[in-house]
Amino acid sequence: MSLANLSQAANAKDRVSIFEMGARDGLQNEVAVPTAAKIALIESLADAGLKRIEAGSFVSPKWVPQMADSADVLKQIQRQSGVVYSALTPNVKGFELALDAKASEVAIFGAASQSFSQRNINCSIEESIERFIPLMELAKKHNIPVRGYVSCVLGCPYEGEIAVSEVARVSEILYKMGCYEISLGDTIGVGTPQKARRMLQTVAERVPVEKLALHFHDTYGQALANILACLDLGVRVFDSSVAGLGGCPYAKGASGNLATEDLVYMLHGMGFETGIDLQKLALAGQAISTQLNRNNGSKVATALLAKQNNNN
Ligand SMILES: CC(C)(COP(=O)([O-])OP(=O)([O-])OC[C@H]1O[C@@H](n2cnc3c(N)ncnc32)[C@H](O)[C@@H]1OP(=O)([O-])[O-])[C@@H](O)C(=O)NCCC(=O)NCCSC(=O)C[C@@](C)(O)CC(=O)[O-]
Repeated sequence: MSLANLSQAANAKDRVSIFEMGARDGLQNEVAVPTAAKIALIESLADAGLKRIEAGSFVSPKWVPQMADSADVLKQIQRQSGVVYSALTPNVKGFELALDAKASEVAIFGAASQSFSQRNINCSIEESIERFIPLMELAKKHNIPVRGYVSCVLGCPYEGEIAVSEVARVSEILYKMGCYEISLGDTIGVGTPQKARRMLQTVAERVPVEKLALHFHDTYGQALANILACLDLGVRVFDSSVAGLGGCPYAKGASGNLATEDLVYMLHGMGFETGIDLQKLALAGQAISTQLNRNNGSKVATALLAKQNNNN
């Protein structure tokens, strides 16, 4: 991106929408997090101004035991009006459980890599699409919005490079099936800015850019740079995870999503509006990091909280 484009993006004064992943993508890799701690996290994220929160997933408890209490989480949280509480659903069984738990919306998750699809949801890309069809029909019947994820858009832990044409193909299929938004996942965080930009441009030829979101894991520390490189293409929805929590159980070694605090700090610095109170968000991230006995993965939160401690 040229400097002129960058300043254009910075002057846009657009509102950016952040989809908070901490309670799902973040905690799906952590063992034995008490249900009460998940609920406290979600409630504190909503208090900090997040309007889109992925609260859990209805997947096989044998595959991902960490998410087995998602129904309890969704049923027990104090909901705020105007906040969407979402859940992952790989099949009809998951959708029915999400419906019963009153998820505001659900997400189906596919991949641009056959090997990842097989390892993550135990079927090929084509079989996954077949499984999604009845789920989409049920969602339509119940008026539940469905988001779509495509994993491995910038690389696969099993296959390495993935063709961007395949990313675009799968994205278009999910969009045409009725997903209101497609989230493009750099599952293992290997992307770099030009590659991310090229991938987004290619997908945007088949799915309108305003229907696309970016979901970048920060394994190689490139996520913010990748987002910056994509902003002037018009994308305005980003997935991130408070305190940089997380990873995927089927992408060993991959770290969490980009920390929400770091994303918000950059966007506010560029003049974008997010509706998020950064101070409250940093405290929410610190609370769950303390609960998990791990270092806070957000540089911004670490700096803000250290400054605050020094001032006290
Ligand atoms: C998809 C399946 C279920 C297929 O798993 P399967 O074994 O092929 O499914 P099955 O239909 O043969 O069922 C096997 C057992 O699972 C049960 N089952 C079946 N479905 C459900 C369900 N929905 N909820 C609860 N239980 C379920 C079913 O009832 C049965 O139970 P049993 O008879 O053995 O007692 C399995 O592979 C699975 O659960 N995978 C989970 C994968 C996962 O959660 N991965 C992490 C999330 S994806 C991600 O992190 C990437 C993302 C989205 O963030 C974007 C990015 O970063 O790239």
